[in-house]
Amino acid sequence: MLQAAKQKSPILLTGVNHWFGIGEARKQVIFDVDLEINPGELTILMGPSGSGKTTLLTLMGCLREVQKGDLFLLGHQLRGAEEEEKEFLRRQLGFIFQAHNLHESLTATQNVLMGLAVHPASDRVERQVEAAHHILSSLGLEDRLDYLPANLSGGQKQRVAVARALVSRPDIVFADEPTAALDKESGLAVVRMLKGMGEAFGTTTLMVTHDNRILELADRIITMEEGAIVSDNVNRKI
Ligand SMILES: Nc1ncnc2c1ncn2[C@@H]1O[C@H](COP(=O)(O)OP(=O)(O)OP(=O)(O)O)[C@@H](O)[C@H]1O
Repeated sequence: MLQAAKQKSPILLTGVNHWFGIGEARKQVIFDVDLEINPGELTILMGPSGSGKTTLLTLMGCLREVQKGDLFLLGHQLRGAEEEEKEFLRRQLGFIFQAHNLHESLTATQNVLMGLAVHPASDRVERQVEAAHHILSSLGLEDRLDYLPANLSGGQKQRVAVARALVSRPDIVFADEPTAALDKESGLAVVRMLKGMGEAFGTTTLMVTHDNRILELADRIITMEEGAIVSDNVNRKI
């Protein structure tokens, strides 16, 4: 807890290594990664398929055991952390993954409200519904608020998932290919929203993407190859 107070960086990795499999099949996929993520920035992780981007993202997002190295998330050491502490941390995170995992029996608005259900500081229901409508509308879904997922296109479902991840204004957003199912305009709307949250609320975003159309919006672009970081650049185009 003392460390939590001292650190300004929302994510800090030192000497992180990761292996999959056991015995003969054991294979190292992350090699000695050192990385410090700055608060409020939109950082993009790029690299060829199999280079370890998703593994690194899930380690940082408390979704995998840290095997070796130090990984501080919001000042908390994840290596050896108790499940209870990780659960507490996950509640301060937003996740956007390609598989949207919407509840099929709930409308777009109700799915977004699920993003608020676990939040301890819940507002009154009306304010929550208002927040859900607002975020869905800013993602171009104002006329789909009461639709069930079955009646939405793939890209619309993905935007509902984005709204659900962001409605609670998490400290950190982890996004894996969030724009893959979207056309250029919707993809840019999602990334602009993340960038806007960084500027307005200090939200930090880590995004894995192959989508060249959104690179110009990044603050920082990190490239991985074979489990290691091979380039790390501040984006000067912004
Ligand atoms: N659950 C798993 N069990 C065993 N090996 C795995 C597992 N998940 C990933 N790997 C392996 O770890 C390496 C890194 O995979 P990872 O999914 O992190 O790469 P990636 O850069 O995200 O790839 P992509 O761009 O294709 O999603 C790959 O060699 C992959 O085959």
